Amino acid sequence: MKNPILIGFMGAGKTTVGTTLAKVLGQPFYDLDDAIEKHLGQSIPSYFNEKGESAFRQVEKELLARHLSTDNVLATGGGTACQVVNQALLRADKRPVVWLQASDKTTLENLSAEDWQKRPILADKTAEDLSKLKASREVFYRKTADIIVNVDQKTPETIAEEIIDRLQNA
Ligand SMILES: Nc1ncnc2c1ncn2[C@@H]1O[C@H](COP(=O)(O)OP(=O)(O)O)[C@@H](O)[C@H]1O
Ligand SMILES: O=C(O)C1=C[C@@H](OP(=O)(O)O)[C@@H](O)[C@H](O)C1
Ligand SMILES: [Mg+2]
Repeated sequence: MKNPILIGFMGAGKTTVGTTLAKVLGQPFYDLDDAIEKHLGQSIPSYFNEKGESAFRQVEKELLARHLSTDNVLATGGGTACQVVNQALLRADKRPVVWLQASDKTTLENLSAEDWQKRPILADKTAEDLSKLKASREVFYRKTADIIVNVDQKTPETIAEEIIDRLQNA
């Protein structure tokens, strides 16, 4: 089984589940957002504030492209798979792409006030805005994913086991 790439909306648990999954598999874990922050030497909100979203997307694309030939468990950011150029990169990778699909309710429950603040895309957004943005992005996730795993009312451990089961039986 090849190590998967996790995609999906903010708060679905890509970072959390990816960490658990890598531990269970005994494989290295790479979180694209962590790599971006290390590369920039600053937090994502601070970079967004200074340079804006399109500069962030450029760095995101470069680090994704640089990382793709490795074999880690990879967690992307919520917007990564929604950029056409990144979709092509993800589809060309040999790793299976797994969409962690969460309901609006789960997404809102998962995102604490602190989580909300760490995500500049959500600044000044209401729950209704989030729901609309999420719906508009789902078409990209569906197009990019090899498999879809629903995360509602499941622990990270259960989700990790389900991903392994699904990939082993794919
Ligand atoms: N299955 C889960 N059950 C409960 N809380 C979760 C679950 N997955 C993620 N969380 C919580 O939701 C928040 C966002 O998780 P995170 O892994 O950062 O999501 P993403 O990387 O998809 O944006 C974190 O506070 C995390 O602890
Ligand atoms: O959805 C987005 O556009 C973003 C999601 C974030 O990652 P998470 O999905 O891990 O929160 C991070 O990449 C950045 O704040 C932009
Ligand atoms: Mg994350």
